[in-house]
Amino acid sequence: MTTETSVIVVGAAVVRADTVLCARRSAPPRLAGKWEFPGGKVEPGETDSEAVVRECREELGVEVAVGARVGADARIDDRLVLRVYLARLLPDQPDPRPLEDHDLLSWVPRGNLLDLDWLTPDIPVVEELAATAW
Ligand SMILES: Nc1nc2c([nH]c(=O)n2[C@H]2C[C@H](O)[C@@H](COP(=O)(O)OP(=O)(O)OP(=O)(O)O)O2)c(=O)[nH]1
Repeated sequence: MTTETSVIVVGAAVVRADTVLCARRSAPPRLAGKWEFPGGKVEPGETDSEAVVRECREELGVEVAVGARVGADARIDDRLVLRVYLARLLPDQPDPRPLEDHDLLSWVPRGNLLDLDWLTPDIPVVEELAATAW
């Protein structure tokens, strides 16, 4: 459940053809090695979409267009809530690069999404994503 004091963490499910760009975390140690959606906390005064665009720029070095939400909000901890959006690369973008927080990026086919070792809050969202038309 989202409360007024919750901070939203946006995740970008960047889709291309039948694949999704998945990112493996490199830090902090308790999260390293787990897979997630590129993203981060929405800053004060920022919309969710603006945060998705900013995080994709900072973490991947690409510009995206933000689409529909995927799945329901997922509680991360007492303070944080995960909210995932579809996104697509704008035309003529470079390949995404792991510029911050990640040591590996992978375009994963829909049918293999659930094979990755995801952060726990992401799992219901990934299940929903795997069943979503995009
Ligand atoms: N980016 C992202 N974070 C996720 C996902 N799933 C999940 O539980 N998290 C958690 C991990 C972190 O505890 C938190 C996001 O923190 P972050 O470090 O990525 O946020 P940020 O970029 O705004 O970082 P900072 O400015 O606070 O350092 O949300 C996900 O799919 N993507």
